[in-house]
Amino acid sequence: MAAARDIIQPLENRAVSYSLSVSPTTTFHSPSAGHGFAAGGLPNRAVAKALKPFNTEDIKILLLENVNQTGRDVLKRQGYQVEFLKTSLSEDELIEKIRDVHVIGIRSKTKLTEKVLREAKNLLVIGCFCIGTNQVDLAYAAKNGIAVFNSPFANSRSVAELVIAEIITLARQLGDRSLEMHRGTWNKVSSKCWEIRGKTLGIVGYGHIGSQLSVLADAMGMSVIYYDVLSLMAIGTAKQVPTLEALLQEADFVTLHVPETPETKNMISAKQLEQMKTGSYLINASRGTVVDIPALIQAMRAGKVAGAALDVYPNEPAANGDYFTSDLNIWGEELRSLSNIILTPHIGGSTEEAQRAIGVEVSDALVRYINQGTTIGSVNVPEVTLRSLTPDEPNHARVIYIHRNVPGVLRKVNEILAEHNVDKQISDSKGDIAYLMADVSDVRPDDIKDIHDSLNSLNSRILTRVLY
Ligand SMILES: NC(=O)C1=CN([C@@H]2O[C@H](COP(=O)(O)OP(=O)(O)OC[C@H]3O[C@@H](n4cnc5c(N)ncnc54)[C@H](O)[C@@H]3O)[C@@H](O)[C@H]2O)C=CC1
Ligand SMILES: O=C(O)CCC(=O)C(=O)O
Repeated sequence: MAAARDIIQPLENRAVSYSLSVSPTTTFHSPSAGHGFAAGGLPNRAVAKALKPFNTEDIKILLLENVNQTGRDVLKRQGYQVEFLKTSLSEDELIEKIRDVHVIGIRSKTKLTEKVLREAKNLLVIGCFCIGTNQVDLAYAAKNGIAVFNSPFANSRSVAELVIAEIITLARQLGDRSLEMHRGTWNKVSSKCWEIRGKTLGIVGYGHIGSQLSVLADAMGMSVIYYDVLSLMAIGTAKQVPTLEALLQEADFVTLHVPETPETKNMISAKQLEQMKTGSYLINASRGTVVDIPALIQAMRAGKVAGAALDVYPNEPAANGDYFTSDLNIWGEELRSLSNIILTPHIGGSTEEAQRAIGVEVSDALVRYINQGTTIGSVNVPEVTLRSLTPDEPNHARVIYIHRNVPGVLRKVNEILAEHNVDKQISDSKGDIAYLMADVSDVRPDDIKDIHDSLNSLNSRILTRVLY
């Protein structure tokens, strides 16, 4: 709790030092259009009042891992201070840098563990410019009032298209033929090269990517079966199978699209590889921990698995360069020596289309959260929004109170707000965390500090923000 208190202090100290008469500065712009809504979820035709008890240039943002220019532009247009790095950072470097910032933007490589987040005394919000959020300790972040946003499906199509390319590439041994030609070797063979038409694709995890892939594979004449822990509607002629084993026994190509969880760790290991058809293929573009790679190497050596495509690895380098060696993953050399294996550097979602869309989507969510307090799309705190205040509502304040989900809090909050006119209020909870927003009218500058300090003194408090 002490950490949460510290997190907001610098921002809020500045907040209460600005007078209500300071109108939004010319540096404020609504988030870039494209989704049809202005900040706070109002249709574009209505003008949302820019809430911000701070100079936008006080907000410090650290963007790692080469976040797309579109995302940087959205944030810079707000006047925020944006520091941009192409790579991820080592844990020590990250701890040093994160102390100072209000917002951090990452992709899949930066690990925001409890150890790192403990140092993030000013951090309000994390943007994952990707789908996966396994690299962030979501529970610790929520407990400390740090909201996390991601982009749930902007790169799904890119991953699905890569997998289609890999299915054909493996079936025709294209990787090997191409390498041979690069070395000057002409090797025209048809043995163990196949059409994919009529073959069975087994999709493990039928979510955004799995189901998109299902449509593409169906259109190419493949039979699609899938296994998922949820009972999900089949698309086209696809069929859900009851167990992973059933899928492995029937599929010619097995492709993995599950998140990284304790349950999916080594989901494909020696036993599962043994259950696969002899001469079948394995594709993993989910997370590196899902496949036991030494077991895969064995299965390929034994001829059980005829080919594999891997886009993700248990250890991935923080930057581009000659780092994919046995120093990084002990089996690196052995893996590289296998035939008919496609190794790609975690590029499933790396297309211009996906990265541009993700940049805008996540940055917009960050701007809405910073400037308006709305949490729609957050993966770790309750999703809450209120209709935006408009410029013809002067002397209004928006109260945001993130608190522990314990009995009696609303009564105490409403006692504090009771002296004012509460125009609208919403509250929701997720596990131990609750998020309350209220728009209060007829607020004088002194009231803002009072409201803030009174809420801050409640035992249940995780983080208080008052925007006006
Ligand atoms: N290689 C790359 O560049 C990319 C990799 N990814 C990875 O792909 C994963 C999947 O992405 P989406 O399809 O968007 O996720 P999603 O959340 O839409 O779908 C995941 C599906 O897996 C199922 N699932 C979860 N645990 C399971 C288990 N133990 N057994 C069977 N099914 C299980 C879920 O019920 C869900 O239907 C992401 O979590 C991410 O790790 C995502 C984007 C790009
Ligand atoms: O593009 C990236 O950096 C990560 C892609 C990915 O794995 C994801 O979106 O979960």
